[in-house]
Amino acid sequence: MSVVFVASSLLPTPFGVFTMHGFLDEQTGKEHVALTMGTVDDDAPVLGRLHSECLTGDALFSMRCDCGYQLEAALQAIAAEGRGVLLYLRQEGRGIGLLNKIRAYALQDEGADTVEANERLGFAPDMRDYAICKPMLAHLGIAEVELMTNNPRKVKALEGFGIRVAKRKALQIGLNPHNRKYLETKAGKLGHLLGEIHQGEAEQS
Ligand SMILES: Nc1nc2c(ncn2[C@@H]2O[C@H](COP(=O)(O)OP(=O)(O)OP(=O)(O)O)[C@@H](O)[C@H]2O)c(=O)[nH]1
Ligand SMILES: [Zn+2]
Repeated sequence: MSVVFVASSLLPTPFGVFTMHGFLDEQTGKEHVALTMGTVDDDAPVLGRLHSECLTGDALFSMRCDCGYQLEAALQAIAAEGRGVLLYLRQEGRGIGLLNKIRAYALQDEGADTVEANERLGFAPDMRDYAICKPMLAHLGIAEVELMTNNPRKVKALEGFGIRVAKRKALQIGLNPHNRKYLETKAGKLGHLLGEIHQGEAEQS
């Protein structure tokens, strides 16, 4: 794994001032980012999130998924604790890239679900490899996290390369009529732990 640290700077946000650490994957040319707040290399479990890039949800306000809502909620949670880490991983479209994600969305517009769409395009449902996180967390001095996710694969992946996951914290937010089917497919076919949110949010709305 050839992910190397390149530079750090401050990153002021509406939620607080983070430190941004830039990394380069020399094999793929992908540029990954970690945002940290507070002291994270002191051996106590760090509130953390692995966030896979979603240009449409994170930057373009898409309601087809829950990514933008989760990104904001994770940064807010870290700011509220005054300590934490968010790895922003350039794994657009669960690893198939933006243009293929648009192709997959086109198939979904015609009725396919998110898994079927990937498969029709010749991809596995989820192509992400979390090994890039290992050198990033090592650089930051983080060995144990409380992970904000509904995705058990992320927990398994971290534990697989020696990062302790002291706790999984559900990150269930942003359910709307446009992403209900997407979230149901994630729960039904990809193993995401989302059951309660659907009930909870449906009852509230
Ligand atoms: N291929 C494909 N990717 C999608 C689709 N909708 C969203 N994505 C991508 O799915 C990924 C979602 O990332 P995350 O929110 O970090 O991961 P997650 O597996 O949902 O897990 P948690 O949010 O941690 O519970 C991003 O890379 C999105 O670009 C889709 O319909 N097809
Ligand atoms: Zn998204």
